[in-house]
Amino acid sequence: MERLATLYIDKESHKFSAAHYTIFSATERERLHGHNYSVSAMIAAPMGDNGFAADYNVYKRRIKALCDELDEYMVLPKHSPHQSVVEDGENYRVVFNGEELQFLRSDTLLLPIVNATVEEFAHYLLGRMLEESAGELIAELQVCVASGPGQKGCASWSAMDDAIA
Ligand SMILES: Nc1nc2c(c(=O)[nH]1)N=C([C@H](O)[C@H](O)COP(=O)(O)OP(=O)(O)OP(=O)(O)O)CN2
Repeated sequence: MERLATLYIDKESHKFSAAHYTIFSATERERLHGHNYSVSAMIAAPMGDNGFAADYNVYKRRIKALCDELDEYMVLPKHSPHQSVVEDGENYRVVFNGEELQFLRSDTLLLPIVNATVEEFAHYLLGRMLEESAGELIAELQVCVASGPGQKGCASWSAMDDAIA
């Protein structure tokens, strides 16, 4: 029976600072603010006959690179059902509940997410990690994003998901 091992990566350096606001409904959102987000991951992989599951340095590098991509931006969701985002010269023009907000495009990341929440960030980063891990022997992958101590959202994938899909 193949032995599985679970690797946990939760490094102090796996963090990004971002501005955002969470949209709660078509008419309610919080004010613009920021967080120092931290990213952690769990990788379950078969150990093989060498007692070695996967080189966690590979995953450390991937997580750090993704954190660097997101660091020091205003993050806007591209797919929110409650707000529009259009390019307007050097700005993004955002309309939410009849009010207009403008953000410099060079300061802003427009991510393929529905809301700027920890759970949406976790799913986005999980998708990116799965893309980068394509073809590797992984049984499960989980990515968690914390917006501060004691509050995080996680997204998970299992090879079983694909097998039974
Ligand atoms: N399911 C979710 N709920 C909420 C999210 C989220 O991402 N997913 N995010 C927010 C707010 O953006 C965020 O929580 C506001 O900041 P706050 O909680 O006040 O952050 P702090 O680090 O200051 O936490 P304290 O408890 O105040 O120390 C709301 N809901």
